[in-house]
Amino acid sequence: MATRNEQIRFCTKAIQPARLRRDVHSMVCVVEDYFAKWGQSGTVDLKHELGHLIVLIANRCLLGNEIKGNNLEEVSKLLHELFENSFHMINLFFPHLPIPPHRRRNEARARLGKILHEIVRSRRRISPARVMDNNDDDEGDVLQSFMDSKYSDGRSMTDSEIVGLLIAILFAGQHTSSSTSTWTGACLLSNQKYMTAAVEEQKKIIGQNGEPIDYTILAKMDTLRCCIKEALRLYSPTPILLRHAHKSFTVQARDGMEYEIPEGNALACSIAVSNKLPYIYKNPDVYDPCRFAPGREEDRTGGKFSDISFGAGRYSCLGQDYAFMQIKVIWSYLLRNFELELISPFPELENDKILPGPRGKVMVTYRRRSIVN
Ligand code: HEM
Repeated sequence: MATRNEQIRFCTKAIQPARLRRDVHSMVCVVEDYFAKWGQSGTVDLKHELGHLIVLIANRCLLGNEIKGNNLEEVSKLLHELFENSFHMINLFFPHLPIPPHRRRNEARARLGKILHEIVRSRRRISPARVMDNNDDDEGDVLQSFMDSKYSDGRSMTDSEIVGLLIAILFAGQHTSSSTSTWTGACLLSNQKYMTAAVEEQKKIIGQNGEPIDYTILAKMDTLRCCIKEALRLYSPTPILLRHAHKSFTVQARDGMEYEIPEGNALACSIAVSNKLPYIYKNPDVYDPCRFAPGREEDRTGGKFSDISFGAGRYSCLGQDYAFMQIKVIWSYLLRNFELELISPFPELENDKILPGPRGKVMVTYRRRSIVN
C-alpha cells in the first residue's frame, strides 16, 4: 500500500498542472500535423481517427516522442488490443480464464512492455547528457519524471515499475479520452443548436486572440468545455468506481436509511446512474450542455459528489485537466477547419463492457473550411 501511495504521488507529480501549459503546445502541434494529412474532403471513422490521435498526443506529451516509425503504429494497435480484450464482464470476474481474449490481452501487454522497456533503457543511456543540457523539451515528459522519482527510502523506481506505471497512465488516458472525444463529436454533429454555439465561440475567441491557440485561449472556451462535459455525463467511459472497505462504516442514504458497510467488502458506485439522477440533472437523458453554464451549474447542486465523471476523493482522476485540454485542442481545431457530417446512425453505448465506448464505427464526412479569416 505504501508503495502504491508513493507511486500515485509520482503520477501526480508527473501529470502536474504546471506541465500542462507546455503540453498544450505539443498537443496543438500533433493535432495540426495529424489533420494536415486529411484531404480537402473525405469520409473517415471518427472513432478510429481520434483514438489514433490520442496515442500520438500521449507519445509526444508522456513519452517525449520516443516511440518512432513502425513502433508507433504497433503501440497504437497493441493498446487497442489490450482494451478490446480487457473490458468485458468476463475479464472482471474471471481475469485468468484461459480463453482467447485473455491470451490476446496478455500477449499485447507483454509486447507493449517490451517496447516500453527498450525506451526506458535507451533513455537511461542518454539521460545524464539530457539533464546536463537542461533541455526542457527532452527532460520534461512523464517518462523522465518517473525516472527521476525517488521513494521515501531514496530508492529509484525499477525499469519494470516505470513500465508498469507508463502502461497504467496510457491505459487510464487512452480509452477515456478517445471515447469522450468521439462522443463529443457524435453529440455535436447530432445537435445543430450546440454545434452552432460551439462554432460561434471559436469565431469569437480566435477573432479576439488570433492563432496559434495556447493554454490561455483554450481556457476561455467555456461552451466547448460544457459540450465535452455533457457528452461525458451521458456516456461515461468509466461507469463504475470500485472501493475496498478497510474498516466497517455506516452511510446514510438520501431517504434517511442507514447502511452498514462491513470491513473487507467491495463497494461499487455507478457513475452512469449518478450522472443521470433526476434531482440533480434536469431532463437527465437530454444532451443539454447549458446545464453546466453559469446560472444553472447543475453539477454543483448536490454538493461535491454531484459530478463524479472523474471519480472523487483521494483517488480521483489525475489527468482531468490534461484530458479536457487535449479534447479541446482536437475539437477546437476540427470546428475551425472542417465542416463535418455524421453519416452513420448515432452510436450505441457498449453497455456489455466494463469500460464502454461508442459501438462500431462512427462515420463522418468532412470538407475543409476556415471560419476565421
Ligand atoms: C475523459 C477522460 C478521462 C476520464 C473520464 C477519466 C476518469 C477517471 C476515473 C473515473 C478515475 C477513477 C477515480 C476513482 O476511482 O475515484 C480515474 C483515475 C485515474 N486517471 Fe483518469 N480519466 C480520464 C483521463 C485521464 C488521463 C488523460 C490521464 C493521464 C494522462 C488519467 C490518469 C488517471 C490516473 C493516473 C488515475 C488513477 C488515480 C488514482 O488511483 O489515484 N486519466 N480517471
